[in-house]
Amino acid sequence: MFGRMAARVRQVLGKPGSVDLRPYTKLLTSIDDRESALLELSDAELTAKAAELGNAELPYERDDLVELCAVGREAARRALGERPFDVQLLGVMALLDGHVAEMATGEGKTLAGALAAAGFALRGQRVHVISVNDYLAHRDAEWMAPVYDLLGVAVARIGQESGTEERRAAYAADVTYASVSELGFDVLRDRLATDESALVVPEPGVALIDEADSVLVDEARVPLVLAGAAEAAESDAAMADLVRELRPRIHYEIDDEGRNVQLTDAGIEAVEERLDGVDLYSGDDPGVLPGVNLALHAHALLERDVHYIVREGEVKLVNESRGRIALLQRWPDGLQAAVEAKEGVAVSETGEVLDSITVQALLLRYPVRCGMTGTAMAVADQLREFYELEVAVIEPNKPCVRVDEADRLYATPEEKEDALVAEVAEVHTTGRPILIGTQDVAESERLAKRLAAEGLDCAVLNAKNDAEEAGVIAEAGSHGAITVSTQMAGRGTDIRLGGSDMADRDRVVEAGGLYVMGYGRYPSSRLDDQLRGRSGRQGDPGSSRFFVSVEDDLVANNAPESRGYEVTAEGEITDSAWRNTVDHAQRVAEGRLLELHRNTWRYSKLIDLQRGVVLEHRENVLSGDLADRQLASDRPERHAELVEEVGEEETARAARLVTLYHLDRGWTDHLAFLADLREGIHLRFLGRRNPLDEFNAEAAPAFKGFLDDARARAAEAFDEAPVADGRVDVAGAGVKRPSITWTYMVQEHPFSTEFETVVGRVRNAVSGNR
Ligand SMILES: Nc1ncnc2c1ncn2[C@@H]1O[C@H](COP(=O)(O)OP(=O)(O)OP(=O)(O)O)[C@@H](O)[C@H]1O
Repeated sequence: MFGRMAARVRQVLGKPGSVDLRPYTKLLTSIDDRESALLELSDAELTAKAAELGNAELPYERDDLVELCAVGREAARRALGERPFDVQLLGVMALLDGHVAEMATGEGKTLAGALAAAGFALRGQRVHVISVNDYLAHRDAEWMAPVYDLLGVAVARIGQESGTEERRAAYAADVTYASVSELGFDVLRDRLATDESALVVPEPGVALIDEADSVLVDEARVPLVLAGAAEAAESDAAMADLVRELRPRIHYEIDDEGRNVQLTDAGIEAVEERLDGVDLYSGDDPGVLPGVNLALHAHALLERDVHYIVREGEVKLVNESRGRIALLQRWPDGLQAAVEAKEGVAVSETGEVLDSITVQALLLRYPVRCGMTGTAMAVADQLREFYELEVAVIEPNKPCVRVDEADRLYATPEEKEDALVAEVAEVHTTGRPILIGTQDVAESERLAKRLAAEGLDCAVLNAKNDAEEAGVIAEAGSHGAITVSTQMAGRGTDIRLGGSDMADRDRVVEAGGLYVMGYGRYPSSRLDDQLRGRSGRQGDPGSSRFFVSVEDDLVANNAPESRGYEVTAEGEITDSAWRNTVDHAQRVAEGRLLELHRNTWRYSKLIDLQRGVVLEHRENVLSGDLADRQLASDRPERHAELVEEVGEEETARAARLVTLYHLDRGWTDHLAFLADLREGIHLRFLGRRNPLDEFNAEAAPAFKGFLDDARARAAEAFDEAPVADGRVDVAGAGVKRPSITWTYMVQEHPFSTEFETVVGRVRNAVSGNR
């Protein structure tokens, strides 16, 4: 009796630490009551009803919120033939209040997000619906377009291939769908604009983030980088040969997580000897130590076919977690050349970092943020700490009946694999579809080969394109299907039982629904849940089970204390204490990731402040006559001379270009200085003082006088600028903007080795200023 009572209280109040849904639930009846009247309206009348909601400001008052949900529901019913469930409307209301709505897989987040986006847009907000990749942005914008149409809201989308005009037009729509990286790269490219009319991204309004935990937490630290071409890098084949001779643990040490590599004393000695007695740390040959570090990083931390592949004589990066190959991406300069030297392929053009922005900083630009995901509660604290977001847990439309079985635990990876393959073989005979989640691409491929050798054909989601993958995953629920995939975030496609057309549904339901198997636990329970969540959508039957070995990296690195165990003949560990050890290892890994997140954030704070100063100044130069006024005051004679010769307008143009150039040049140099500083601090202070304090102590004074210096250099350039054909020749005054720019994403780790492993993605090289 008491138990049932407690359960009811919990149901009403929702999960502890989550948003109270009662104010929303109360409105559901009123929303239903509006339905019959709205059914009578013509499409045009429905659109007019939506427009009426635009007569007030945010937030929505009770009656307007009821009306918005009712009109939205009717629009979706007409446009898609899908009448939004109550739980979807609860999601809409939570989003409009600026929360992260936790809704399970297959609950229809895309539609809930679209109705919320329309709700914001009707109240005059500019909304960016942010997805994890281009494919989803494209798909969702097209899919939801008829709903937006009926609501009188203009929708557009941006993809990697979009040109400048197309982007500008898409940003002018009420609601714009784009991937987080495209948005970030546009913001970065705008920072190079030399004319106001070249700007593309408008003032940020509302960010509605799909897969919110992936974007806001997993990718938060990832800086999006804009680089520009400088001189071509030199191939350092000799250095690559040198480090090839070094032995792990004797000459260098790799940290537990494979993020850093460092020479040991024996390594330093060996390198110095090979380089004819150079003293690596004396500072006499400043280029040598970074060269060795880069070559060693390329040699010891970056593994061919895991981090990159070599195809057609080129090194191509692989996004580790998602297993995609990127088209035109590269490591930060230096490291790319080092990997190319390691592989003996031609060295490509190098570049310098012009500016960067972390995903977190990008999203914090938006005054209003909200999002949706299947797995938010596990990171509720981080969402609050970093983004001031609360989680609203929305129960599923139909209760989830998936059975999550206890892990099967083995001594060695070989025994784990044997057991998993045996289980696949057995279950496959029943026709039950199987989805296997792996840690990375290499693992997927190895496993697929093994399965094929056993006569078990499977589809592998790897380095193909997102659209193709969506097609494959959509069929993962077919009778007898076996699908192998890396992490599930961003796959974004519903797995329907019996295939995408559900033709075979009954047979698959009979067999037990989708069976999800994990080939090892992920570094966070949230990633495990994302995989499990692929099964059991909308009340479907299904189950999940993870296969774990105590030698898996997760366990070995995070719970290293060894303890005895007993195994069965198949190598299975049945000791329940070991199960706790696996959970413990995962919690330790989660804690480490959080610390890394915090650390990166603290570290980037000062740089962000400095960047803010530069950008504000830049904005004033770009949109006003600040540069002209400054030069008229710093070089009155030269200024008057030029006005006389080429006129006021042309003089002002030249002043602007010269000033912007020196601001940007100064910032690029400052960023390079900060990168060096960070590296230097890592080497000098490792383990002795707090590197963050040390970094801040040196980075702050280095920025002092930044704007004055840029102004002084601009004045000098102004002096020297030649005049030709009635125009000031700014190039003649040394203004040389990068002829080519490109963008990429890096996984950064402050105070580690010079460059971190890149989880880069494809980005287009853009010529000229844009
Ligand atoms: N109210 C509804 N009635 C019927 N079908 C619906 C409704 N809402 C959504 N759907 C369907 O449910 C499926 C899943 O929707 P959607 O892909 O948006 O789910 P999701 O919550 O985003 O899941 P994921 O976690 O996989 O991204 C789609 O095929 C969609 O057409």
